[in-house]
Amino acid sequence: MPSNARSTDVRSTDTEPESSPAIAARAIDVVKTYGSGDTQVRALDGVSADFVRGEFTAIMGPSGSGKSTLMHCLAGLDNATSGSVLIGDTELMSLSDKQMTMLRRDRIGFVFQAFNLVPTLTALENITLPLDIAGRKPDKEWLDTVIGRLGLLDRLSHRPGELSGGQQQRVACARALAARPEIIFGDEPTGNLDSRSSGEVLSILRASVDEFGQTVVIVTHDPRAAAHADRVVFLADGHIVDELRDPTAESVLDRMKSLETV
Ligand SMILES: Nc1ncnc2c1ncn2[C@@H]1O[C@H](COP(=O)(O)OP(=O)(O)OP(=O)(O)O)[C@@H](O)[C@H]1O
Repeated sequence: MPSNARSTDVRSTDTEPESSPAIAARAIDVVKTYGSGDTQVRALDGVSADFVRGEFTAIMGPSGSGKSTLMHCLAGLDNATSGSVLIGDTELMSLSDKQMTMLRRDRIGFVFQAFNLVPTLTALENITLPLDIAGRKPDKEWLDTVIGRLGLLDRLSHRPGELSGGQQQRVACARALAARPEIIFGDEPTGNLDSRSSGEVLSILRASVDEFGQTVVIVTHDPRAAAHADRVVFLADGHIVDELRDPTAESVLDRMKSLETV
C-alpha cells in the first residue's frame, strides 16, 4: 500500500541510530531556548527521558516549567535547540520537513485542549480526516470500537457546533486514535472538560494502553487526571526533578505541593 511505503520511508533514514524497540519516545539531553540575549528563556535545560511502549505517562509541574515545550519537542511540533529526540527508532532532527510531516501524520496522534475540529465537517468526517488526507482506509472494526467506547455513535452526523465541549473532545480523541498511531500526545486533553467528560476521555486513553498496547503521554495540571497514568514525570525550571509510579491523586498532589514550595 502507498501509505505503508510512505511510513517505511520515514523510518528508514540513513542517520537512524540504534534504539530499543521498547521505547516509544526518547528525549536525550534536550535543551530548548527561546529568544536571545538578556531575554533568552531556557525552557528545557537538558531533559532526558524514556517513554516506554505500552505505558501511560503524565507530565506535570508548575506553570512555566517546560511541560508543553517538552511535549512539543517530543511530538515533532517544535525543534529542540540541542539534544536528541526519537520516536521509536527515528531521530527527529535528521528528518526533512516533509519527512517530519509524514511521521506526525502516520505515527503520532494528538489531542489538544482546544479541540481543533473542522466546523464544517461532521463528527465522523472529523474523525477520519487524518486518514483521508493520508489516503488510508479506516480499519472499520477498530473505528467502531473507538466510536463505541467514546459514546459517539449517535453523534456521528453532528457538526462540532452541535456538540458539547465534552463531546467535541471525545471526537478529537477518536480522531487521534483512528489511525492507531504508535504514540498519542495530549496537551491538557481534559483541561476544558467537566469531570464526566474528562473521565471518559481519560478512560479511553487508559484503554488504548491496556487493551491496545498504545503509548500515551499527556501534560496535565490535574492530579486526578495524572492518577490514570502509570507514571508521572515532574518538571521544574526545565529539568526533570522527580518521578512517581502508580500514582494516586493524593500522592501526585503531595509531590506537586512540595515542588511548588521549593
Ligand atoms: N514561543 C515562546 N517564546 C518565548 N518563550 C516561550 C515560548 N514558549 C514558551 N516559552 C517560555 O518557556 C518556558 C516554558 O514554557 P511552557 O509553555 O513549556 O511551560 P508549561 O510548563 O507548559 O507552562 P503552563 O503550565 O503554564 O502551560 C516559560 O518560561 C515560557 O514563558
